[in-house]
Amino acid sequence: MPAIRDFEAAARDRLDPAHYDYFAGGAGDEVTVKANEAAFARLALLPRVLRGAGSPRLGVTLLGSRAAMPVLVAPTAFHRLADPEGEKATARAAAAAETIMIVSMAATVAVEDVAAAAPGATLWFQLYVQPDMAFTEAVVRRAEKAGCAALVVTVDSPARGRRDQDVRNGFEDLPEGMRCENLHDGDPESVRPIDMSPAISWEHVDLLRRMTRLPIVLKGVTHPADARLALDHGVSALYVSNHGGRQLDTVPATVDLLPEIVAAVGGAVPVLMDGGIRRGTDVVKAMALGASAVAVGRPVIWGLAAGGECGVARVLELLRDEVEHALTLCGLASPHDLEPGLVRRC
Ligand SMILES: Cc1cc2nc3c(=O)[nH]c(=O)nc-3n(C[C@H](O)[C@H](O)[C@H](O)COP(=O)(O)O)c2cc1C
Ligand SMILES: CCCCCCC(=O)C(=O)O
Repeated sequence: MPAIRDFEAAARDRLDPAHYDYFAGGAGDEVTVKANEAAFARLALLPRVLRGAGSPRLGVTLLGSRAAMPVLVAPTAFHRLADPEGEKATARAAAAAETIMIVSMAATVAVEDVAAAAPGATLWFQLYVQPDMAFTEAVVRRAEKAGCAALVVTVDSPARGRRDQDVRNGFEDLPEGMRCENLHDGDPESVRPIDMSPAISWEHVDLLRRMTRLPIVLKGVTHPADARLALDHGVSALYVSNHGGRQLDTVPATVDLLPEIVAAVGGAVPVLMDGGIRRGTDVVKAMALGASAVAVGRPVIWGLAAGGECGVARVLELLRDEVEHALTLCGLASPHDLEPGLVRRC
């Protein structure tokens, strides 16, 4: 299959329709879901010529973690709905691509088992802070012990997004035999439901900083004022995301928000982003506008549903090849050479 669109079509054919809708869908009228992709189409690339750049090198280092390409696996829940091996298959494919997988707190395989299935994989752990901080700490300790190299704290979810299609489909819970395996304190008998709480505040970020030595990445920042506050609270990186349009509908496309956040951060910490990346040219546009790297959510799920570990590996390989090709055609030796002058709004 030559493009991520083909994987989406194959995934749609294979998945239970309610599960496809859960993966594909977003909040409200899905204005933001559509905006994320449409915004990339409105950006044009203006290549340079005769630069003698040679073949591009794609590697990046983020918070001490090395990745062979600037495309990470975003945290997404419930991989066993897409493939029986679930997050284990995704982790093996990420390891083969030598990129970073951010394991969701709502994974259907325990983080310890994900790590064991993919020795050598670079894993980061995504956390929804739970109001019970003792429980939150127990989960953080599990992630540390499993070898995760950073903590990605999702802050765009003080409540769960309203997803009409899930309501129409009656999709409320995982099927029998599947559960969120990271939602216990070390005793697998004690799995809890995720508590998305509007009480979570900057104080919790401070508590987390004192709790762990892992670098903290704040995921779901969209307002420049929050980007500045995040720096005051000592986070190690920002991750611009509107949760793939699944939380607050009508938030702008992330690639349109990126320049303001990058300006607010002023180079103090790396800025990651996700939302609507489907092509290598999208990666190049986001990095030209200041992203240190990007992440992909649904494309990985489409690969997993279409072909298990091999499907994810192919999706990541496609993106890698497309980024390399786009950089070559832009006359650049590395993603580090990208700059805003290569992008025009049309
Ligand atoms: C099915 C699905 C499940 C997700 N689960 C999580 C999650 O558990 N934690 C989280 O922080 N973000 C979650 N996200 C959001 C992704 O991390 C990411 O922000 C989003 O998918 C990026 O947009 P894209 O799908 O267009 O690449 C999920 C997204 C999808 C599509
Ligand atoms: C009941 C578990 C909720 C998991 C949330 C996963 C998620 O973030 C998503 O967008 O879906």
